[in-house]
Amino acid sequence: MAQKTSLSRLKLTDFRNYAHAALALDGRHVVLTGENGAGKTNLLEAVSFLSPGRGLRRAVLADVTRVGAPGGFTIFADLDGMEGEVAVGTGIEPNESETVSRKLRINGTPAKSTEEISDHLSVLWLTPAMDGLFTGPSADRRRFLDRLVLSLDHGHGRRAGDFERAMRSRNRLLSEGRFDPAWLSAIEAQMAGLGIAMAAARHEMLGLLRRLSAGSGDTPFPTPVLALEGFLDGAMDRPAADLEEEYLEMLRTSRGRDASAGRTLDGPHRSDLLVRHREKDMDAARCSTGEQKALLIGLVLAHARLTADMTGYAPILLLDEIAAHLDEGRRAALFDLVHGLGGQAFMTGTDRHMFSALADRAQFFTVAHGGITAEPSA
Ligand SMILES: Nc1ncnc2c1ncn2[C@@H]1O[C@H](COP(=O)(O)OP(=O)(O)OP(=O)(O)O)[C@@H](O)[C@H]1O
Repeated sequence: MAQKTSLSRLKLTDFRNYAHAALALDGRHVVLTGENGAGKTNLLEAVSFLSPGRGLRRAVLADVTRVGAPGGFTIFADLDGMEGEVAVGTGIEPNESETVSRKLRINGTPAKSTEEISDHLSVLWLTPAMDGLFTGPSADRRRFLDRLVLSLDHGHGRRAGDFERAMRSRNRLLSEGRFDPAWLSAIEAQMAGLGIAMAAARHEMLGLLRRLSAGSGDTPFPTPVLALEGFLDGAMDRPAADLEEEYLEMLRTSRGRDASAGRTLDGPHRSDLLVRHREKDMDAARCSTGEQKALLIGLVLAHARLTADMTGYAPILLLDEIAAHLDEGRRAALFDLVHGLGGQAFMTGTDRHMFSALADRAQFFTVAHGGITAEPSA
């Protein structure tokens, strides 16, 4: 079984609706209950900042600092991670512009980038905002898939950012009518290298998830069948060098078309993640709301299991309002699956009774008006 990574302490200052808050944790799962608007999701968001990127709300930092605070916010966590016990701090200083990226300190030492946290733990989440994943824009599904990839391939985010920047330069040159062949070729060569690396990493992730779900046993959650469409379809098993050549040629021959379109029409930024419900043999987008939620849970749990298998450490799971749409049997099965992963999960809900099947496997807290109170276990 995978080893556990867990938080033992979380301390917030001027974060969202919390002026000061502290949670002392003992390694069990964490259940946060309270009324709407109490600050439950904010706490999950704070934990999601212990991973690279903008957290589970994809927040703009200016929105994160508590309204009325002098400026800046901090999140401190003590955690037992993949390299042992560490103290992690992240946030922005009061005198810093809120357009800067947030800083990360590990054991007091400034990290070069927030990616360094990935050496210590991985954090995965499922929130109600993801409920429309299968019916919403393809950009949401690409972002979802990229987060899955990022948890196992830490360079993926940087490659995606570099690709985006190179593509913007190409779009600008084309829209300004500057068809300088040497300059365009250099940018396109960069895009080809990065773009094929991104597509290959996504393809590999789908392969891993496919193999995992083929071997998964009985669960009340449906099996998602995953495929990618929209860029080099069916070609990803060919050597990377050939694919780079092919993409480079696509870019070179489509300069005129892309100049008229005002954007690059071929590339990994056009891929879509297709999800089907295996048992029903139905596109996820055509499944019922409840079936879509169950598929999403199945997908996130499969990814958590994959992360645990590949790294040897179970990820921290953030499950926002997870119990609300499940009947009692499915809820209990979900808790057993989550517990079986061997990690620490943070779960929220408005009603504590929804979590009673967790019994003493979890610590319970009530959240109200920006304050947190520990409750006796169920
Ligand atoms: N920067 C901020 N400063 C102060 N308050 C904020 C800030 N950002 C968000 N809030 C407030 O935090 C409150 C709690 O939000 P949160 O999403 O955590 O609630 P919740 O307990 O998850 O509620 P629900 O059950 O409705 O999902 C909201 O009332 C929101 O307006």
